[in-house]
Amino acid sequence: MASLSGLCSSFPSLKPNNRIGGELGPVRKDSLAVSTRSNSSFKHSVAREVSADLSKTNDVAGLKQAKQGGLEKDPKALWRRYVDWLYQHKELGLYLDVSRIGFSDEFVSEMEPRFQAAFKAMEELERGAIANPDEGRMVGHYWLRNAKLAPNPFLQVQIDKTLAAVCDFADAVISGKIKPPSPEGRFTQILSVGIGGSALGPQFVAEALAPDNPPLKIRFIDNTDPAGIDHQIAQLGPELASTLVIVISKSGGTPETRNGLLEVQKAFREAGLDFSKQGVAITQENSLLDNTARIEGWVARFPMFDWVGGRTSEMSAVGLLPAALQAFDIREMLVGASMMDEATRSTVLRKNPAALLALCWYWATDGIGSKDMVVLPYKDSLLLFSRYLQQLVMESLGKEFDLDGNRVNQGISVYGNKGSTDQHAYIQQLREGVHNFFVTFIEVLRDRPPGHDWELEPGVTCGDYLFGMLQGTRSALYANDRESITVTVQEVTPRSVGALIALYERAVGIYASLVNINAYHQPGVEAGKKAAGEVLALQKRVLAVLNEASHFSFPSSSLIQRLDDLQMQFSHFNAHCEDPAESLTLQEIADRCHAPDDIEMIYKIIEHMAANDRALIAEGDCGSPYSLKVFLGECNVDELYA
Ligand SMILES: O=P(O)(O)OC[C@H]1O[C@H](O)[C@H](O)[C@@H](O)[C@@H]1O
Repeated sequence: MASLSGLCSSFPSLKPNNRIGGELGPVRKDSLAVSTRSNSSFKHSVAREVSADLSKTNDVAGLKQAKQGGLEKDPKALWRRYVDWLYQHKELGLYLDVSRIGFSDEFVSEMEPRFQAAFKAMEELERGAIANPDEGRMVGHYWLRNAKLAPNPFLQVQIDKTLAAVCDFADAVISGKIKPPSPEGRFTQILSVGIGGSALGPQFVAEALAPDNPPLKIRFIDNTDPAGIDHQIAQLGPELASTLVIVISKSGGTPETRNGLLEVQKAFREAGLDFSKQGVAITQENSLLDNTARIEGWVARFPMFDWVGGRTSEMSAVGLLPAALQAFDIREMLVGASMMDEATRSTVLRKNPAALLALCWYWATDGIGSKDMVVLPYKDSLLLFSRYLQQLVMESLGKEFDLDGNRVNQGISVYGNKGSTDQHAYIQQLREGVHNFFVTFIEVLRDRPPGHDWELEPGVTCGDYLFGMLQGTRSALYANDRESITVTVQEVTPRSVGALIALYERAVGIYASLVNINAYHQPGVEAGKKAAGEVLALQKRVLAVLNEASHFSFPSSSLIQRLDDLQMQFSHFNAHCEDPAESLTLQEIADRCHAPDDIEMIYKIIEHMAANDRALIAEGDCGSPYSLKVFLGECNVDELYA
């Protein structure tokens, strides 16, 4: 059966001949059922199946009974704890409060060897070790904000050149030096086409830093939903002519992104516009996307490097180009990230904010993801931070096997939106309901630019309410033994956004070492992509079977406008045809597809096609699958009316 890669084997315009970016606690082997797995991602060919109850294997110094003591509630003791553990990055104006996470001193000292091992692994990673063993790759996102760290001059030059190219290009677009063919004379819109790490970082940063009137307004196509794509293109309207389309895909072959490109190029054709004069590609060199852009002479191409993962690519051209085109100070973003990187290189736990986060995560989730991470920024502009962290944390930590091939099913689930809005949604459950989470508050001290504040009642501003809601929620949760972390920044700026991104990238890397997993690959995603390809391949077989039975041949692009038109057409055709169309039951379709076990998926395919006027249900209805009889026309419309 064709794999998905077969289905999206090339971008649309590629001509056929063209090639188109932690001292672990001993893993308890309660059951040593040994199974041989051929998956090359294992360091050892044999994966040891161990009991999934990792609380035993990760049980550090009686993590469980340490928690039986409950949380410190004496205000004086809590204040001491707050001060003792408070982390401050003076230059960044960033604070980290871990006092409302109840880890014990014993736990901290028991974890020390693991942290030293994690710090060592991180040092080797930054030196260019193959820190992603499953894909045999280096992990170099830290080099993006300090090229000197890159392990060789060639990489250093690549990083610096790409940054310079991004800045120059963005300046030229904003100044109008680079412009669209349209009479408007300059680009006014950005349409970013990409998904996952090729969208979430740019979306988070755009929401966080967007000025009220950016030089170019950005919008995103980040899915293969036709209605969503139509909505974005419709909102552009005539401004499609002054829209710079940035197509972002590290691999250059992700189907959703390729579909977005195809749909946008169709809109350009229908508007009489030349896409190549308004298209930009950000992808690995020589990827299918890169070759398409080169062959077609798109406006610009920017490289992605194989040693930068999608979920850590915000400081590469993926994030920097969209940000620069919105006139964000990307060098400030890089400075913020670099300063945080320096801080998170400390091998002293209390001086390393990323290590402190990892310590809290391990304590709160027992090192096995037993609790969810609720991310609550009390700032509208940080709304998308939790969505950004969902990919960064869950795609990094959500792994079936550890580095020794043990089945661990690791991970930490992330959710949240913003405060105080979420207090009117699910905080009720957090306060009183199932205790399966810990909270991370993101506090922004500056409410408004200087001189713009206003008291809506004597001595009280709107921002005071926001501040009070955060502190009140933090206290109310803790009073009911709900733990929380608070990250505080002065205001949302390119520098603080860069620092926050770097803080969490490092925390994820350190935590991954503590639980002995590879944070830098995503084998599970490939499984999903493959399965999607199989569904599409089955759909093609269903179409072929139905076409045979229906003796019709629609012009392939024709979609019947209304189902009743089609119904009328078919009944008219059948009444006058010596060789009437044969309608088939689901079982008959499955048998003719030689896929009897896929009958449910075949039913879903029929249901989806019928809902889009691409199938005709001759008898029965989708509510009673056994009653269904289907034919699908490929019919020559002229014949029907003959
Ligand atoms: O940038 P692309 O190659 O198109 O990949 C887009 C996304 O695809 C997959 O979902 C990966 O798991 C993500 O890490 C990646 O960001």
